[in-house]
Amino acid sequence: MRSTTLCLPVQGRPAERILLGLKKTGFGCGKYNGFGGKFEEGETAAAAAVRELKEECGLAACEADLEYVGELQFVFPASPELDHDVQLYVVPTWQGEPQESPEMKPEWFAIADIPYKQMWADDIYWLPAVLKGKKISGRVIFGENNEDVEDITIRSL
Ligand SMILES: COc1nc(N)nc2c1ncn2[C@H]1C[C@H](O)[C@@H](COP(=O)(O)OP(=O)(O)OP(=O)(O)O)O1
Repeated sequence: MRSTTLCLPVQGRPAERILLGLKKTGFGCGKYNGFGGKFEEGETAAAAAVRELKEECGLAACEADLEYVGELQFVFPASPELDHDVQLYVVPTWQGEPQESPEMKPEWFAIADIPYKQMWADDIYWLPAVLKGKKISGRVIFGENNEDVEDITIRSL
């Protein structure tokens, strides 16, 4: 299973606003999501998260700025080559301003206005808990269309 990261920049604790990006290319194109991607060879999860955050939306964080909030496994029985896990980080501090990149168009959302219908279908099951300060671990099994959630297990750490 390949490994990825997902960074969730927030303002306020508990979070009042979250920076999401509209994915413009590749896996998840057309959905809002946090910022992240695959590890490069020899990279730690935290180093990959810092690099992807900068590449995708221009925010400069250091590893000490990241708060590890858990891990999810995504399983796609109809397309096993898509299986991956994701290391999740909330990012409450950084330097710089959000900037559009070739991959993502960043946009701030109030927590009450998070566009779950335009996001991966799993997000509504775990993101609210993470934004309230919880750490989670979970496994999501997607349906035949690789979009709908067939089964999901989320537990608090
Ligand atoms: C399937 O459900 C998912 N839900 C959520 N919330 N986030 C997901 C899901 N699947 C993947 N992600 C995240 C994990 C990563 O942050 C990105 C995917 O990264 P990508 O495959 O685009 O990796 P990159 O290294 O950026 O890709 P390139 O090969 O284009 O450089 O989405």
